[in-house]
Amino acid sequence: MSDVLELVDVSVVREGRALVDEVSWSVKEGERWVILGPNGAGKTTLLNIASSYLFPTTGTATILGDRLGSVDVFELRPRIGVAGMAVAEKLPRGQTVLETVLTAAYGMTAHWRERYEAVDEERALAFLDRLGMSEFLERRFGTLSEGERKRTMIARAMMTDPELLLLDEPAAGLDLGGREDLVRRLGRLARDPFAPSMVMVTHHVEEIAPGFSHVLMIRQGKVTAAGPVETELTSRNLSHCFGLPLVVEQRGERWTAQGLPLR
Ligand SMILES: Nc1ncnc2c1ncn2[C@@H]1O[C@H](COP(=O)(O)OP(=O)(O)OP(=O)(O)O)[C@@H](O)[C@H]1O
Repeated sequence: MSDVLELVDVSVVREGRALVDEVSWSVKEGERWVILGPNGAGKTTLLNIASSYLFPTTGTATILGDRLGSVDVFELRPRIGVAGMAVAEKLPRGQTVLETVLTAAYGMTAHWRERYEAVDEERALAFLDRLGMSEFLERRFGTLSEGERKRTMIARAMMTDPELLLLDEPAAGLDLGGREDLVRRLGRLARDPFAPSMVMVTHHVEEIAPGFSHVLMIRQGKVTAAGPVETELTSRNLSHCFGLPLVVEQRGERWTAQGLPLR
């Protein structure tokens, strides 16, 4: 298995502070990673490096075999699917759901062609169907609910047939039903052997879909644990990462975590 992502001693320093502090981490082909950590820990910063939008201050980042700094990022970016708020904010609110997904095939955010290739439209329709968005094809992106927007963004991220899929808090802001629906869909994607390698940022172990294989925990820019979910997603590691006593439990293929009551 080759490395999809390899960070060696990566730091990102802003205003004299290390937002990411000497992180070494590798993602191998086919792995599905969850990044967990408290607010401000550096999760999105890591994802921004993985998507080639942010370069390390020190250390080396190699994405899909190409080292950041010695590769044309415009050739690299179509190979990486990104779904998150930063991308969603760039998309025109007046564009339809179908157009929002289709424009990704051309590496754009806005509609400009009169006609798209039939093959692209078929792909967009198939991804939207898989994400449960078939009934919303002509709806304006800006009128979607949070959950509908998240599902559209994942369909969009899949359009370029990426080798690496990055999801930044895909379940944030969803109600219980919306979260569970998304977790089921992510679980199906995570288990699909033809799906890309995946990295998902989340705040909650409840959002880890079955099929996610690895977890990285980060606190104040430093990795506190990284490895297979079965061995690393422990009460001890989670407590250390979030800075308070937590009990993590596995029920079937899902996870829950609770703080211990105050005495
Ligand atoms: N350009 C910047 N200049 C200075 N500090 C920054 C900059 N960008 C981010 N930060 C800080 O870096 C830290 C890490 O931010 P990051 O967004 O990676 O955290 P996160 O783990 O994704 O947090 P959250 O869970 O709240 O989304 C935060 O304290 C943030 O305020």
